[in-house]
Amino acid sequence: MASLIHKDLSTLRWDGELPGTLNMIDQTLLPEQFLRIDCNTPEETWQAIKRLSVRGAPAIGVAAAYGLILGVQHNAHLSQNEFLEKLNITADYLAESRPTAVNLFWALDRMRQTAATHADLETPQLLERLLAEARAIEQEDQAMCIAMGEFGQTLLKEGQGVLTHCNAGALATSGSGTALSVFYAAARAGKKIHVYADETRPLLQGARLTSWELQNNDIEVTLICDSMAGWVMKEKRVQAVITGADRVAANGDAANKIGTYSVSLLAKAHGIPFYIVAPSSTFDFALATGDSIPIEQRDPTEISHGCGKQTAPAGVHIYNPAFDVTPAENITAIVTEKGIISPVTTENIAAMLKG
Ligand SMILES: CSC[C@H]1O[C@H](OP(=O)(O)O)[C@H](O)[C@@H]1O
Repeated sequence: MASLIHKDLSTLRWDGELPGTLNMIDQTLLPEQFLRIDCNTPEETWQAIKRLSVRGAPAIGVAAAYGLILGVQHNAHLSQNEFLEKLNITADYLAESRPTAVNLFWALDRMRQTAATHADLETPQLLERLLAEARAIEQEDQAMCIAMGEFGQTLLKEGQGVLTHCNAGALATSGSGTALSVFYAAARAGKKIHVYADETRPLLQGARLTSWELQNNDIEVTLICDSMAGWVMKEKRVQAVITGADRVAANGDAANKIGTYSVSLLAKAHGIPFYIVAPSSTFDFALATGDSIPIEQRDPTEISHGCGKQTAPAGVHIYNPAFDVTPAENITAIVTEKGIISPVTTENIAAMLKG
């Protein structure tokens, strides 16, 4: 299967050795313009995450790990204590970019832990070790994407219609995606799947990114308005729903793009299985349930001035949560890189991921 994305053009990558550059596709410009940009500082990385040039929980984590390297790669002359202080200040800064995707904090904490574990190294060697850890986070993400795709495709049958919400594809990871990786794996297995992509207001990740990504990877896709999800289920066009996630609590409650919760209720009402695909790096075992997942509130102009055109009166009150939380009882199964969790319970999640 010829692929434009995860074969030839990675969503993000570290260019060079040390010093290096974080290079990424600027997803705010897709699908009209394909442009790669360089981030040379943690500040540029912070901005790229905030404005969704790079987006999607796993991709945000990988970007933050490399953004941390950008922040300390010119400080190898510092003493170990000064270097570690600069590292932690930079990690604290990057952690402020977006609050919901736990991969951001997971990746930064893993880098902090690596520094603490190797504090015996001279600073130049410690810097090299940190770059190796960021590369490991990226490579593990790529491997997890493939594994999730292979497990997930066993849930699909030839000829099915599957609805997805937002973009949980190669553009949301450093590999082939989470939810969309299932479609790529199904295609490799010879299964023809037709994807119904919700446009996903207000930032239209489904319209701008998922339909573009699937088109470029030879997967049949039909774009629909978010409000059409129930009707395509009623018309029996859809036999399953697959989405990604930004944070999964210990009991399986899952935060994902706003609108996912509604889709899960529609799926339940139509007796359609609702699957979430998420790597272990998206699980937050510190949270017992989804009630504690922080929900990002974004700029109201994303709603009133979507795509640059004013579509609401000046001064109208606007509520713009970027995510919602789907309760575990609405989720048929969670596909991880270690296997499929069903039923979705605290015990089954722990057995799969902590066992
Ligand atoms: C594989 S994580 C993808 C996940 O991230 C998206 O949010 P955003 O575009 O705001 O980063 C959305 O929730 C996707 O399901």
